[in-house]
Amino acid sequence: MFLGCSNWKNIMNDSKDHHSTGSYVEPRVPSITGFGQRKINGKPKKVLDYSLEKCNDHSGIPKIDVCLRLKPRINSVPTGLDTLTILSDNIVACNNGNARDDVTEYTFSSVFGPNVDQKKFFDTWVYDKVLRFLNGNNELLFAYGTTNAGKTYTIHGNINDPGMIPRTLLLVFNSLNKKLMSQCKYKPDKVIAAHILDEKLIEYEEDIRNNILNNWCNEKTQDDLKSCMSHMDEGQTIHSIDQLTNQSIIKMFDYLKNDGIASLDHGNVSYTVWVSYSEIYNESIYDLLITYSANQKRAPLKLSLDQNKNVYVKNLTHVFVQSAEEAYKVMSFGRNNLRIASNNLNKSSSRSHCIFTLKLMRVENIENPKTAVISSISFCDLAGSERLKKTMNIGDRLTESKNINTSLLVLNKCFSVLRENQKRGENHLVPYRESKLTQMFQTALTGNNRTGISMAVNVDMSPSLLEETKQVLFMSAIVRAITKTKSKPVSKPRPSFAIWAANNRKSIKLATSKQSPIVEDENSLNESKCEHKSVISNEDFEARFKEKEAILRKELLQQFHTILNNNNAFHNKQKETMIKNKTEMYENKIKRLKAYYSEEIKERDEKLALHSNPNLTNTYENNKNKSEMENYEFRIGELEIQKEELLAEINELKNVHDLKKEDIDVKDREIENYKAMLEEANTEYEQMENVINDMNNKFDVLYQELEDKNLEIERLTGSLEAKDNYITEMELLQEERITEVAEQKILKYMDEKMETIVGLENTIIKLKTKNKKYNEEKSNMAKQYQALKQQYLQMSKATEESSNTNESLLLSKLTDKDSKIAKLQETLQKLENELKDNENKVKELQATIDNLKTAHVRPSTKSIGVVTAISNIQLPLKSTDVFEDKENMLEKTDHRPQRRCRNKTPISTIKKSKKLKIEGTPDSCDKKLDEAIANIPISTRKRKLFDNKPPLIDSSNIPSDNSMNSVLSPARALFQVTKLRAKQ
Ligand SMILES: Nc1ncnc2c1ncn2[C@@H]1O[C@H](COP(=O)(O)OP(=O)(O)OP(=O)(O)O)[C@@H](O)[C@H]1O
Repeated sequence: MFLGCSNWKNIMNDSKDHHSTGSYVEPRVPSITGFGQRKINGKPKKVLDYSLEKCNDHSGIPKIDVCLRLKPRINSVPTGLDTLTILSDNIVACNNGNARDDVTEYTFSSVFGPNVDQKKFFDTWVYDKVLRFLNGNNELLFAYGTTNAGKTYTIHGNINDPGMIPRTLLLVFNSLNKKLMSQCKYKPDKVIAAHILDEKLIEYEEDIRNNILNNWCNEKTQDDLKSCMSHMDEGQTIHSIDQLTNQSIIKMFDYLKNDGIASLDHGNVSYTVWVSYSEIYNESIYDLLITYSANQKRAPLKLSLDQNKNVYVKNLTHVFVQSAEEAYKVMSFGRNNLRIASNNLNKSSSRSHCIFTLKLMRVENIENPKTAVISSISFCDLAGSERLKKTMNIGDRLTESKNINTSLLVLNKCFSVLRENQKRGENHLVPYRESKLTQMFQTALTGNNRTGISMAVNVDMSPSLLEETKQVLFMSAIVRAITKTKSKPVSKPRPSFAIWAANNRKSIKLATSKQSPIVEDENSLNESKCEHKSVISNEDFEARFKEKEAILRKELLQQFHTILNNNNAFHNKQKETMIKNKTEMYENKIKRLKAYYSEEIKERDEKLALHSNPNLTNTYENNKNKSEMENYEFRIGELEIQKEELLAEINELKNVHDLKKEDIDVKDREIENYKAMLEEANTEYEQMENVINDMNNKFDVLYQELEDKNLEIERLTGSLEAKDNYITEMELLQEERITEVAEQKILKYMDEKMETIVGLENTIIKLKTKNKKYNEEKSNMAKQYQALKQQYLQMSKATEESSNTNESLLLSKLTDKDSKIAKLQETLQKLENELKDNENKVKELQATIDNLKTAHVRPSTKSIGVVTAISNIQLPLKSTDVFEDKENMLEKTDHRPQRRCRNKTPISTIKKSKKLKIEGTPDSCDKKLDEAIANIPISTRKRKLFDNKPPLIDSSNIPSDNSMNSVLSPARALFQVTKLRAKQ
């Protein structure tokens, strides 16, 4: 892979001279102007650019690091039949099979024999590359070879004999040690970009990490593993991770722990490490760190370009790891999702190219980070090239085989063209885009982003695989021959965090997409800046995105159309002109030659005729003719030569013509291809249009439904309002009815009360009459008493005068008189008491009447509130039940929704006013009564009744003595007034 902003140094430079291999708006520009391996005008471009690479052969020119690793014979075959012989530590001889001395020698940067173990291989070939990665450079390591040659073994190894990846992980984490950040605050993105994560994103990343670390060992597949293991030969590479346990991983790293540690000059820096794992299966890229259920289709990922035209995999999951164990577990999690199958040659053969990448982000000055460096190391386990008749694949396996072979073929082609370009100083188009594999590694292969490329070529020495082995070696030789040109060191400031933060900070979108929290391209990055200002809903964003996509597609199509038409027209015109010109030219040339030679031949014939004529035999003449003849013969010889030369030239021209014709044919084919592409694009466009139309139709239907629903809501709102009005009317009506009933009951009550009052008044009159009588009786008695007293005095005087005369008679008379006086006094006392009682009764009755008058003088019988208020005055009312009924009624209706009482005093207020307690003096009672009346809601119509009420009769003007029979009594007056008002 070609990742990391460590290469900021030549990003700027490279982006300038990097020919436009295309954005998605002009996706195939190079192909349009140059199909196949067409030569591109201009200076030959540098091919691989990696200045730090050491020169690894004696020529002094750095080359791609290609090593050969030989797989040991598992089923021992006699040594004499080995296809390869190691000649030195970097040269092997391949036995071509037909004769013992027919061998081809191949040179590699190093050759590892069958006895070289994983540790030695790592220390010799991988260690330096990991160091370079730790120092901020990018590394890409391929494992290449035929199927079953040991590629997976070299990259992964097994738990007892770990390969490149576990050893690299250990070396990396051992070396970074305490400089690792505990939190994933900084995340690399695309190729050179980075994010500063906010709290939510950190949490999100932690979730992904924890999910993987909790599920890296899938128990469910243990059975599959057992069945897989039972099919495996002893010593086969373990592809499935299911036999791994936490324990075994710890044991493995424990076993490796002393293997190596790099001393780095850290300074004030901190590191975060991120891993990703993807595979290219059947020409589609898949994220291995996302699991899908058995019946779920995996979503392929797309390749995209960053602002510097570096290729990266869009939306690929990167997981933050803090230890070698964690990284290994994440990788193991991914390996569960790998496509592995068994074929005739390998029981667990990789069916895809898989790429495991470790990204290191070095942040300087962590307290106030301004700059950072991103480097990456990628391990690409290529699927093995396969001979179909040997693997005996059918069905899906056959398709996989074809795809694997095609992509490897394209890889070979790319290396070949690169080599040819270097060798001849030419600039033929490298067909990176013909397969996903080469397209993915295009940046590294073109030398952009300064990625160190290394290839471990794995070979199985079985004689049965001789042909495949020869091909692999041939290809390796080409790769190895590719040299890397030196690039000028550029000193440019590193991109600062401030800029990155501004460009890359992104608000979280967890609700919509769990898998892609990172900004995908520059446009969306810019859009993400706006997100802080205005929140765009997902739907809006999608709609806008689709709209833009449609517009872009349209533009693209039009551009394609125009370019194709122009190209077509241009080529046709060029072809016609060329053919015409060439034909004319050759025809003229042939004509001229014909004329010239016929002339020459004619002359020669004439001269020959003269020479052979005997009549003209004269010595001088003969001699002259002879010399002329010789001249002619010489001339003829010359002409013959010229003729041959001309014929050769004609032939050459014909060849050129043929070549041009071929060229034109190629162009024709190219045009045909573009036409096919255009048709494809058109079909795609039509399909998109159909999809859009479908979406539009669906939208229309939904819109219509929405309209209908709105209408329905409006209708329902209308009917709800009508019902509301109806309820209000009903409430008013009910109130009116209640009032009427109350009025009637009050009138009845008033009648009854009037009767009671009249009765009381009659009683008072009677009592007063009785009192009068008593008074009269009292005065009579007083008179009698006075008379008796007088008699008594006279009698006592007489007794003194006539002492002893009739003394006893007189004494008895006196005693009689005394008892009569005592009786009279007693009667008098009784009468006085009775009189007092009567007077008290009269007073009480008068007070009751006064109270009744005060209460009944109020014309408020129209209102329930007043009625209730009256009911609360301490009156001996037998009609209280009426009010109680009313209260109950009100309480029953109180459950009505509050909104129906809008603009009115709520019923509860009425209830409160109903419970108003009127106590105290008549005046204070009056006041309270007035307040109660004022608070009572009454309809306008009813209020008018109060407003137009007749003036109150002043009760002080009503006579209160016995003359009330002749004048209108206050109770009667009150009764009449009340009736009058009720009528009004
Ligand atoms: N150097 C080695 N030492 C011991 N065993 C090896 C070595 N190389 C390969 N093997 C064994 O050979 C078998 C096939 O190897 P491996 O699966 O790595 O092949 P491959 O090239 O990855 O195949 P494919 O392309 O089909 O996936 C495995 O069982 C592995 O253990």
